[in-house]
Amino acid sequence: MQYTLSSDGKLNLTLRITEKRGDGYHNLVSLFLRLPAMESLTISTYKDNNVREIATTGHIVIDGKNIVEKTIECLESKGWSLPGLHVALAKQIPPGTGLGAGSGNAASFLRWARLFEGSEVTSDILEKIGSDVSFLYSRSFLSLVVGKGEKSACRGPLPPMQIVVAIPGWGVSTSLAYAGVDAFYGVDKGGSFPCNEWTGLAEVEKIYQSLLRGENVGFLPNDFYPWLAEQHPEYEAFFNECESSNALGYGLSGSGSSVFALFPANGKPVKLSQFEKMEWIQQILFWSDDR
Ligand SMILES: C[C@@](CO)(OP(=O)(O)O)[C@H](O)COP(=O)(O)OP(=O)(O)OC[C@H]1O[C@@H](n2ccc(N)nc2=O)[C@H](O)[C@@H]1O
Ligand SMILES: Nc1ncnc2c1ncn2[C@@H]1O[C@H](COP(=O)(O)OP(=O)(O)O)[C@@H](O)[C@H]1O
Repeated sequence: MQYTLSSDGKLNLTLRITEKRGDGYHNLVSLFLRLPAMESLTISTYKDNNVREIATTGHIVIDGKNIVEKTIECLESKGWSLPGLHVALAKQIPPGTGLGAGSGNAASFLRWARLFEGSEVTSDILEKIGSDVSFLYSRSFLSLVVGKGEKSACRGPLPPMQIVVAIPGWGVSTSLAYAGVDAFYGVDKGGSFPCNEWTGLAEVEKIYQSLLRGENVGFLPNDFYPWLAEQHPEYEAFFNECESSNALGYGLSGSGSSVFALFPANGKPVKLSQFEKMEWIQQILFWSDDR
């Protein structure tokens, strides 16, 4: 039997790193927005459970263990008995873009596995696979996420928006980015990140309320940005263009490398050709939420 499912991604509309934890992970305060159906998965089941293949279609190659393979191994270590499987991932988004495409592939596979087996996916499984998997596995469209990514509270929807995501030619490794910001803010030498959990929560609430009212919020805070901007001054031109096109808000997603801009759905149509002159942009994703 063959099953075809869509696989979502995410934007971090805001992202504050509030502290480095004893286990090396970082606590965050981040407003996550779902990017629906960015990629898709085709799962074929076989009676012979020796069949186990994860393949990607298209030009994107995943180095190292595929997160879907990690997900299958995690489920099996928890006693799930899955059938023979061939999983074809129609990848559209390169890794290292801060859009959580890989985490979305894992979440999508878990949704299928839950229904196939009729078993619940527990929070320890989600956390073991990756910090962003919990949000992507949830049903939420918009969530305030804290902890290392595992604690999320659903927030009511924002007014309809047009969302533009620009993917540059470079990628950013998440673990190198966390090491980079630790050094940038000097957190291993007594320094600290710009916000603690309380100031981060107050800030995100203010931004959320402004977006709810349809007000322009300009550049959205992301603690990875000052570190990444030193290596990629190209981002500034994108943000200047967003500001002059009257975007509601714009910023960097996750640890990079993608940048995004939000425009009101009922405003002037976004002129995508304005981004053509930025040759460092390799791919533009666009969603128009016309509810
Ligand atoms: C930065 C964020 C923001 O949403 O997203 P991306 O930019 O990667 O999409 C996340 O925190 C990325 O989460 P995710 O991509 O799932 O990372 P994981 O696989 O759990 O962890 C990869 C590595 O990142 C570091 N890590 C991850 C999450 C976290 N809260 N603190 C960390 O320090 C750890 O060094 C870990 O070994
Ligand atoms: N199916 C997959 N799709 C994308 N990345 C994957 C996948 N499997 C494993 N990875 C690894 O996960 C990391 C990127 O994960 P992803 O959730 O897409 O994050 P990002 O938001 O940083 O692009 C990369 O190190 C990549 O090699």
